[in-house]
Amino acid sequence: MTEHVRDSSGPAGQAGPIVASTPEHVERDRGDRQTASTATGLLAELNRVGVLDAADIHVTRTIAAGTPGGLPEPVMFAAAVLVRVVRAGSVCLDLARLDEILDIGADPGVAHPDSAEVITAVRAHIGSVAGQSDADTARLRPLRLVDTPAGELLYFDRYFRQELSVRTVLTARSAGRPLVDPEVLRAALDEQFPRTGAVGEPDRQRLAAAVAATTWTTVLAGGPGTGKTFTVARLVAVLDRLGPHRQRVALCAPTGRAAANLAAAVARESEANDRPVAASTIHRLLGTVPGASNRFRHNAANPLPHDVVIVDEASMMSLTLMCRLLEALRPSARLILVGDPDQLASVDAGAVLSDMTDREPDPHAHNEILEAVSAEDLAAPGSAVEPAIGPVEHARVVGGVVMLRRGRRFGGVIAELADAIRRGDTSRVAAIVTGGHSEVVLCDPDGAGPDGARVGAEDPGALADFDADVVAWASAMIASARVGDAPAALRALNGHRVLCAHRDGPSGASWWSRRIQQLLVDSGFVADTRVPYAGQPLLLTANDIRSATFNGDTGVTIDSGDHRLRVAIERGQDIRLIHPARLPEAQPVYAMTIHRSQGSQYDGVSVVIPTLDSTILTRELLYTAVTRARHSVRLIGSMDALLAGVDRKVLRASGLRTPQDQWRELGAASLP
Ligand SMILES: Nc1ncnc2c1ncn2[C@@H]1O[C@H](COP(=O)(O)OP(=O)(O)OP(=O)(O)O)[C@@H](O)[C@H]1O
Repeated sequence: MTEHVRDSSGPAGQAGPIVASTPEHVERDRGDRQTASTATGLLAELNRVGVLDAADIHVTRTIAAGTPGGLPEPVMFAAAVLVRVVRAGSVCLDLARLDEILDIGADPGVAHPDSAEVITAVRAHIGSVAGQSDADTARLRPLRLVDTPAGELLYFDRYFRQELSVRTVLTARSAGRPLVDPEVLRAALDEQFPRTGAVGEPDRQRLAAAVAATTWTTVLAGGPGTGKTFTVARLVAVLDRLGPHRQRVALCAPTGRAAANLAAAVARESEANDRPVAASTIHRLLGTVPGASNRFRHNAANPLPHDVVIVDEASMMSLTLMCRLLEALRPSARLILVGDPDQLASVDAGAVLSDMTDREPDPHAHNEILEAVSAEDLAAPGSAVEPAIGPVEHARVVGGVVMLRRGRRFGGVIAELADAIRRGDTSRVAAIVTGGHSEVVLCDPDGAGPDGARVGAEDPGALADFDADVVAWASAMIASARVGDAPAALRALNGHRVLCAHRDGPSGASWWSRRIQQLLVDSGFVADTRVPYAGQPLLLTANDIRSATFNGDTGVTIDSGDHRLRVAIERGQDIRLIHPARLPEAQPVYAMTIHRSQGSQYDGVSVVIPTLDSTILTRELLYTAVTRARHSVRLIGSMDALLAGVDRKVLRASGLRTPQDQWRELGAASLP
């Protein structure tokens, strides 16, 4: 199944196919798709043509079995497709796109209800159970139908309620503003963000701090190295100046590793401040309840005590987690969401950060204090690196969203490539990769096959540069590790990374890891890569509170004297040396998935582009991979596959982009 649909909802209405991308961890290759042996009728047909997995059918049947009277066939069909799109990250099913999502129009054997028939059947079903008590609503009415100007959206009750809750809290928070003294704010901004840029350039970092001071909910968006952490450290100092007391600030992130990195980065950027910096996972901040993964100690009845909650890597937050966090905030607590909305989103349903950055701003909204203290930035004529703030961006800023675009860590061709991928500009991408730049190369050992075939072992010579880079990477790590030089070994570790879309399969990280290990053995650097050795790169796959190491951390084994091996792991400015026995979940990492690499950067990356039929080959995947590189990018695969990926946007349907007054539930007796 290819799952292309036209993208009419993207930013600025960019056209281009979008794909119901399947998260890497649940991706199954077409040939491996399980057959639902007990399925019959339409669902069995949809399983046969690869639209539905056995698990989708199983979940649908469980829902139907739990609904008194069962579900009529068209509703059952819609529920099954809804299960499938939710598994791929959507919050709801956009019924206007049903045909495109199914993409089985060419298969005469599969006749399915169209969206009008589904809408009628779902409405009739909802009508048949309307008037029941709310306590029974979810069981009796597992589906919810919502009308928007762009068409009907079908939800499971659970995500409907969560989205409604997120929408309600965000709307209430945007109805008021913190009380601040404009003169005190202006002085604090001048102190923390002195004007150092070229005259006439807007300072979007200062603007972000002004937004955070004058708005309850702020989104600080930007790619890697655009100065988000720099801004966060200084905006906390600005908020502290606003009084009457020092702010109680919570720093958090969706994963332990992201939280630890945030704490280290903020500590580095706030050297002048005497504030102790600690960060935790969002789950920990909310207070986990044993045995309940989505219920927390802090909630609407027992809100968090903080004045400011700052979430980094917020693009990885699912709808469920965002809902729980928003419910647990006091209305008078500032929320600052920091992240890169163009990156791969959470593997669970929802991409709230990109919904918040992409939704249409209200052109009539005003924030008098913000507009007064930031008048110079809002009116600045701009330059090539910091363009002027136009009316749409102005409205977005007033709505609480600031986008940092100026790369402060890397620039040049890689930044241009990342930007072209983000915009879906295939001709620019093609021009850059064929432009003879040393920073960006495309390596296609198979020759550009029409099916975008992945590199294979057919032409080993074509990978000669790649092989040389990998051997140089490993040998530098080994040389430093053998003499116990942890800083140099870690520098070497982060010098290069092989990134793959898939974990398994012919273009997966496992296949490439085996290839690289063989290369190291063949070139005589390592006798046996299965035995721990000084210079072995490691990936941690579990959190360990005692050693303060996290799932996704990478390290390198070093000889700490007398042939005693220790694992060196970098955390901010510190290097930790840990006995390997304390890291039982560590595994050698010669290649890793792009999902895993989020939040890290390397000097050079080699990105293995998957084949055209991979449902995870998307713009977001390629953008995430390319932005991991500081100095060089090697793309391994065909031009066809690269451009097809750039042209596909992940389909993540959600109702959050639709304004409150245009989102209306259909067929319900009352909203819960
Ligand atoms: N206005 C500025 N003036 C000077 N240096 C800056 C400024 N903003 C950021 N930097 C520097 O640029 C580098 C990247 O900034 P920072 O780490 O804040 O980016 P980031 O967006 O948080 O990146 P990532 O998402 O990769 O963590 C840092 O070294 C930071 O000190």
